[in-house]
Amino acid sequence: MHEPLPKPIVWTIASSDSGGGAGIQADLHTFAALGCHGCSVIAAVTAQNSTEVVGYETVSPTLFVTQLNCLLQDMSPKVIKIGLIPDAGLLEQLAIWLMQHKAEHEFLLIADPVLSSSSGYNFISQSILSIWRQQLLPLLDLITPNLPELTLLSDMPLASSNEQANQLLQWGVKAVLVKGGHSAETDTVTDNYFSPEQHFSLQQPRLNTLHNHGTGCVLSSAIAAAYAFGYELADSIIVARAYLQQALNHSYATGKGAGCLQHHSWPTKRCYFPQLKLPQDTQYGALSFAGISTPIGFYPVINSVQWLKRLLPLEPDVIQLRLKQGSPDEIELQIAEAVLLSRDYKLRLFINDHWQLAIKYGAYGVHLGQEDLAQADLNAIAAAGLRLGISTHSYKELLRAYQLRPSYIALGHIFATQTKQMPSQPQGLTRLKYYAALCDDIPTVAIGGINTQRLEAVMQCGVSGVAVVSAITAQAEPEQAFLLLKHRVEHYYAHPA
Ligand SMILES: Cc1ncc(COP(=O)(O)OP(=O)(O)O)c(N)n1
Ligand SMILES: Cc1ncsc1CCOP(=O)(O)O
Repeated sequence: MHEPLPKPIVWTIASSDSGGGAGIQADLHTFAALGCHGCSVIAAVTAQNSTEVVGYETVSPTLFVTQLNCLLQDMSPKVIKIGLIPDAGLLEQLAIWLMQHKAEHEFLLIADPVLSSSSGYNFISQSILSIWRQQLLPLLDLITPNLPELTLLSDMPLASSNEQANQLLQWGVKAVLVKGGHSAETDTVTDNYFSPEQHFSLQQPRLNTLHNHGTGCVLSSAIAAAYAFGYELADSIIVARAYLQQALNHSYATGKGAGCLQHHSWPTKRCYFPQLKLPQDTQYGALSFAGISTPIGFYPVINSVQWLKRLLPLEPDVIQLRLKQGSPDEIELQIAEAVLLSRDYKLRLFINDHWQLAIKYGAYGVHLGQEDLAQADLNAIAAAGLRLGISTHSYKELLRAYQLRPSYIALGHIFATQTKQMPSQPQGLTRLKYYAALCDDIPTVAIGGINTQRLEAVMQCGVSGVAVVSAITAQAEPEQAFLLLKHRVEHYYAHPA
């Protein structure tokens, strides 16, 4: 018998909802559905059903801190989510406890500042607001207020939500996700993320359902769960938004009022994922890149025309020329020669980075990384009829690339690679499968650390191409390695497992 994989531990510090749709109950459902082990520290027990909150009582300060200490001794969290704490004394005690333990235990701290219930019950007082502002905000990695909560917390009733979010950042929180559910938008909901480093928006169709009790709890808990699996914060928010949309899409009645969300599992369907809005992408209208005639399949990436000449007799179908050295003149000469050769051999040749030269010499396509994407003229590439491939390393980059509708999307790096210093972590096969599922109408290519042993598992994740560098060029017998890999890839796509 093998040991089951350990589940990441996530805590919720919040209050019980007797109706089961929000609070601690919603948090634990969300953690479990996303594969985490959830622990709970209860601040208060509320008596509520689907139409109203009838009352609540808080736990004693001693029991509150005993829950925290007892868990910390044995079940240290990757992430803590804070929800409704309807008592200034407990809130202050929590701030002091977090200050004592956060640095040593290195957990991420997310708060959903529940200040009133969706049925209209008020949990705030001036002292609660002051503790949020002065003691909790400086400790938080992320806060997820809705628009009324943002206005109350920022104490800037006449300011725009951007200004209000900036106020919270100035008070010390590291990032703010402003939920747009209460805005006047009728067809869509837009959440806005603010941190000193980045700003982006996530937009989704508004699902007009009465059964939306607990949406804030579920969103913040889903962010916590995704982060506990090692996703960066922006990606965790994207996954959480998709989880929420999926849960809202299947929400159900529980009583006479607002019903509950249907917890499911890790979201993989594209329809649940948001549109990513980035300030820098407003320059592009609808782009249209040429498609790829037949699936990419086996995709060698080489770093010279010498390698191209060596591999051409083996009848490659697609190759990428990735030139990282040489003067501008040498690079231009190599690209010009490579394009000529590719025509003779009916090879689909992609040029990495040098998009102007690819256009000038009429290559089959261009491959661009995230930084190159910012510099390149995508309209010019599309107008010249060249195919475009884009590198991605996360959900956020994938959403952005997907919206540009390129000819293919590269997903990497899947395993550790010696070929290139990567700023991000290897994505692994689970993520590859999730990413590939989102691109059901754009071809995908996996890259990074792929070799003959790993090939089959990679293709089983649903990609339509496999790119390799060292599995050919670092082998003692590169031609043999090329032929073996090509044969295996062609065989797999002809007879998928
Ligand atoms: C198929 C494929 N995928 C990813 C890359 C990496 O491209 P990029 O991000 O531009 O990084 P460099 O190759 O420039 O180091 C690729 N070349 N091909
Ligand atoms: C260029 C590049 N981009 C992401 S991983 C990678 C290198 C892949 O090389 P290898 O196949 O040798 O791991």
